[in-house]
Amino acid sequence: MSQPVGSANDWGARGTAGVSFAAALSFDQVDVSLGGQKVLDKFSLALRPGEIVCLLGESGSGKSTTLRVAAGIQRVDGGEVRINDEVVSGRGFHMPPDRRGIGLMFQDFALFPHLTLLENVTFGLKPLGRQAALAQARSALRRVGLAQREADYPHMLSGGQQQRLALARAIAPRPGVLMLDEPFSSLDARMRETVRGETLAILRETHATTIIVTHDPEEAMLLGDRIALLRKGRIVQIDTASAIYNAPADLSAARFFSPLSEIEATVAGGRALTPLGSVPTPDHPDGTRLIVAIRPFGVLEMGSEGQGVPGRIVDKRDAIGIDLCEVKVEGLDRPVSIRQRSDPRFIPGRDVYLSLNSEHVLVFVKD
Ligand SMILES: Nc1ncnc2c1ncn2[C@@H]1O[C@H](COP(=O)(O)OP(=O)(O)OP(=O)(O)O)[C@@H](O)[C@H]1O
Repeated sequence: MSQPVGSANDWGARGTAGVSFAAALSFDQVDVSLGGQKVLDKFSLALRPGEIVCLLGESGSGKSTTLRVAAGIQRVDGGEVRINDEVVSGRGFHMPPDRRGIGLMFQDFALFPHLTLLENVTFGLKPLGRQAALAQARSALRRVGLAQREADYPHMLSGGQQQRLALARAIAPRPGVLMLDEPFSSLDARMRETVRGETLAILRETHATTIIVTHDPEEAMLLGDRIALLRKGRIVQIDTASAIYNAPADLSAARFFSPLSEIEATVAGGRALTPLGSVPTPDHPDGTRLIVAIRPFGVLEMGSEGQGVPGRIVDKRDAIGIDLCEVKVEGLDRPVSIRQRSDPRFIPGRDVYLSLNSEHVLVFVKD
């Protein structure tokens, strides 16, 4: 039999995941304390029906707690959570998880080892009655390409197949809201790419409103309609990936999206002077202490002669087709990092000239 059009590897045909009634989901000033520590601090976030938001933040910033609060596994100490304008947490009320219509998928997949694949998926479908539950479970297994394996047990599957089973189980009840907690972190890099793409296709087909927790900025950029940056239990910035990339709220937000060479400078005459040249800073009065942050991606042009500030390559690593150069410049404590297309002329010890590319220079007030 030929592969269905649009499928990658042995996933099922696109467009066959069941459609849910997408729900609006909002957190309003939610507080959660755990072990005497404030984990969510006046946390507010609103998702439109069908929207995918990626939660990005450092370890311990409260990402998983946010999902647990939405799912009803974690109670709130203050504020409200609403699904379609109905309060599900808050005002002294706590709707139990099984009445919220939220699908969950965890990093470790949390599959039932003693149940077959089909039983794993029908588990959450019991209220439908046996026949309808079986039909819906089989349809979900088919969509993730595991229809032929329904009688097998989870330990008989590869890591990637276990991820698909977990996804099938999460979407089978056709939840209006889905919470995915680092759904790809246990997969190797090569497999992650296909699985990400197929998972995104399935999320779009189901129309479920989705929060995806990730540590990986690239993943957030690929998957999210918007990205929410979380720090110490609060959202510091929420926007599209390109908006955050181009105008990060602060230096920490910028560091999430790319490595930076950071140079301290003071504003004088409307410009910040650095050993790499001066940068216009019209929004900052003279005397302001700044951090000039320089992205390495095409940030600096490296010429073997001529214009720019002189420097010397002190280290070079080869990625495929890309050189990662560390360039020492007089007046800077640390070398500047530069990525550029591979060029065998650039080797450690080589003298070069650098020029700033203003598109990739960000300026922040020093704390
Ligand atoms: N049951 C608990 N009791 C006490 N503290 C807890 C409990 N659960 C979580 N915490 C603490 O709450 C903070 C936030 O945890 P959470 O799991 O939400 O963070 P996260 O952003 O998902 O982190 P990670 O990326 O490491 O998974 C952490 O400091 C964690 O140690």
